[in-house]
Amino acid sequence: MDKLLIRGGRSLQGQVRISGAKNAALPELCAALLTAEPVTLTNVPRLQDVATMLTLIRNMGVTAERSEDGTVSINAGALSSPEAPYELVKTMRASVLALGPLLARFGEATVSLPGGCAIGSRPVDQHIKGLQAMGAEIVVEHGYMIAKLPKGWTRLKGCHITTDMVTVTGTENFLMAAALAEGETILENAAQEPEISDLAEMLIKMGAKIEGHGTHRIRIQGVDKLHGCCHQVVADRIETGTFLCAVAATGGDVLLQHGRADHLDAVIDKLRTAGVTVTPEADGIRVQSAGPAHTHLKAQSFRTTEYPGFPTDMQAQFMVLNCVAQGPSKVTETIFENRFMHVNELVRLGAHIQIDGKVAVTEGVAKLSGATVMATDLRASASLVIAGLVAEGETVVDRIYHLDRGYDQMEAKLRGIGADIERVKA
Ligand SMILES: CC(=O)N[C@H]1[C@@H](OP(=O)(O)OP(=O)(O)OC[C@H]2O[C@@H](n3ccc(=O)[nH]c3=O)[C@H](O)[C@@H]2O)O[C@H](CO)[C@@H](O)[C@@H]1O
Ligand SMILES: C=C(OP(=O)(O)O)C(=O)O
Repeated sequence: MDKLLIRGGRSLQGQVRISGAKNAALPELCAALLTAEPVTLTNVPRLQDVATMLTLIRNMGVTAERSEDGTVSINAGALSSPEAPYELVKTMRASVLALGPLLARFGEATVSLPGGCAIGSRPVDQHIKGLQAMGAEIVVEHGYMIAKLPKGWTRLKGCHITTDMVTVTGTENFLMAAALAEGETILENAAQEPEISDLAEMLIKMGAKIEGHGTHRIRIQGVDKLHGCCHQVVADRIETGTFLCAVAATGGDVLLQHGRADHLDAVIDKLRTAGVTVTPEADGIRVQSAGPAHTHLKAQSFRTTEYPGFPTDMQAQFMVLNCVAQGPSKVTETIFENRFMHVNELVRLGAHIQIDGKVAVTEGVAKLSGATVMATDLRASASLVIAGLVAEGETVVDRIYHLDRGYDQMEAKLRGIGADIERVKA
């Protein structure tokens, strides 16, 4: 297993190019299953989840080629099997996104229930309930969701879907299924994340009729057929936010090229209140922090909620900043029931954090000291990297396969702006 070796204490200076969003690229690769015509995605990030998704769709008989510049060309003209086997989906929950498109275009799908996830139980009951409301017959057997259209049906039927809670991939599955369904679908309580809007924009280029994306109520008028398109994956707001927190914590002056400030209002607002200078520029965001966080930044309390609230995927990274800023803060995690696994590792580096249920209370310290720590999930890994950049001495972050799942060459990007960080190959 690869590790990261970080020697902390350097400020960060220069420019970083923000990659395409993992959470947009994954549903968009699945959206290519909705048409027999070629689809080209550009700005696709180079990360493990994308590689897994490419393997998954190739295994269905789809042609998918990726080039060095981040372009992926997909042709789902012929499909040998509408199946997502456990072996291929166990490391990536987003594989559930194959269910809606396969069912909508081929009338059947067999998709493994995603494997267990460290951050919470993450059931997929809402996905199943919504697709059943569109007429799909779905049974869960031997760890698989086996879905098909009722006898005599050629398409799903549009309907009104109100989910019990706001679900990002659930909304994406319904959007893709409804695009090819018969009649109108209305999604109430829809997720509003920028990745949903990006997927909707791609589907509209493919000929889908969608209104209201980016709001809680999305209206989709199903069409008979979708065609090919070329679509650029939106910038990754979580990668952007991770670099914002890294620069804020270490001190420095960095331009995050292609970063979208308009997708990060809640995080940027907290950073500014803490004392960080964040300036939207023509094609990116500039972040300036006058020195190590403890010298001038104030810790900030926040509560994770659905977009446009503070993203759960930024909770761990901002918590590190709180750990090394001045004063107390209270972080409340409302989306996932087990998303504080970075806390014990941060404590091993010298952070002062106490957990009480959904709340983590931190008291800023002047310094962290390097140690060997273990990554437990994707954003926990990112938080440990930021902590390592701040800590005195050497930090080794183990089990970084979690990080590789969702960050495009993180250590190379950090090295490019002055961090002392290297990958130690297993
Ligand atoms: C690939 C992708 O885009 N992943 C993101 C997506 O995950 P994902 O789409 O899996 O997360 P959801 O928005 O669905 O989950 C929100 C909450 O609803 C619950 N729930 C969800 C569906 C369901 O059928 N039943 C159910 O109970 C979940 O357990 C969780 O507590 O949104 C999360 C919340 O912003 C992010 O952290 C993930 O990075
Ligand atoms: C939880 C995340 O991703 P996933 O839904 O793919 O597990 C994440 O991106 O932080």
